[in-house]
Amino acid sequence: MKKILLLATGGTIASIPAEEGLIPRMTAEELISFLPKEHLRNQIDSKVLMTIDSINMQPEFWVKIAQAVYEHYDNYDGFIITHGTDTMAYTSAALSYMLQNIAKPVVLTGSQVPIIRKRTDGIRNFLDAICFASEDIGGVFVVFDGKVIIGTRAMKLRTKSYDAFESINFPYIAYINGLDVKYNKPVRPVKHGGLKLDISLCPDVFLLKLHPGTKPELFDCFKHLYKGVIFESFGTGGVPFQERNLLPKIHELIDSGVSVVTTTQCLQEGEDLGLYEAGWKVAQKMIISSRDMNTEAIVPKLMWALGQTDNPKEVKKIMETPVAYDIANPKEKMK
Ligand SMILES: NC(=O)C[C@H](N)C(=O)O
Repeated sequence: MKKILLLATGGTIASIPAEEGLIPRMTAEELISFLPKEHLRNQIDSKVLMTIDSINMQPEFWVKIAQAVYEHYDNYDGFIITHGTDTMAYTSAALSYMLQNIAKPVVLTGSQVPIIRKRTDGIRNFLDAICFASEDIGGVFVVFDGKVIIGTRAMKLRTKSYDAFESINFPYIAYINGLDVKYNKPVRPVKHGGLKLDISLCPDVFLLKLHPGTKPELFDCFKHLYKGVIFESFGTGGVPFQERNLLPKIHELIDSGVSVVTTTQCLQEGEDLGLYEAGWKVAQKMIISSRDMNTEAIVPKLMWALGQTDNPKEVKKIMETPVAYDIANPKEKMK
């Protein structure tokens, strides 16, 4: 029998209807009480960490979750975090950076329909999470709608459907059907040395989505407020350099010591700054390229990198080094 710790944080799975709409209110014990007893072959202990709609998630709460896993690490075989779906992918990526070298499964799950409702997906997702949290595998994962996604590659694509999440630019790790786990992509065993908790996040990070017509003057306010700025551009990357020319402002920002990361609004295949003049121009300064990472991973990774160092060169090195499968390893690509 495996020992699993459920860390509850709220979300739709734990919500009940109220006058103003759904509100998370259920305790961890109440959530467990919805599971059919015959499926409970493992010991499941529980703890409520917070009871929030995940729209209210904050970097400080990610730290609280990581600390709870670390604190109970030696006493359990696996961990389940029930979480709202809206920001689950940010949390799974944040935990992937903060829980370095983890040799046990940390599984995030939730639901699109509250567990108290008849047509809930919460019971299935919860049971699948228990199943995967009992595997002999290390890492942070999202388990949802029968699929297992590595923590740095999850993205919520659908607001209401059961299949809310996709794995972006990376294969699903496994599929779950009842108690059957079918692996699709092997996960490397962790290096020796034990779990390392790395929680010094710097939340001074801003994410900007460009659009045709973005005003260059906007960039002036960033250097006083943020240490890191991510801009989501178009296609393979680069910035508008004619008419409303953003290049001088972005270069100014970099010269002032802000770590600037580029990414693309396209979900698949990542950016490639070497392909067009627009990308080449922006890459003439010390810009950080996120290649095929998804935004949900770039944001916490930049907070994590800035938490370790103020030196933009070092931030760039940390950001461009693959961690927990977040970026395609160019060497692996060439094979
Ligand atoms: N399905 C959900 O869980 C959505 C909810 N608003 C949350 O993220 O907490």
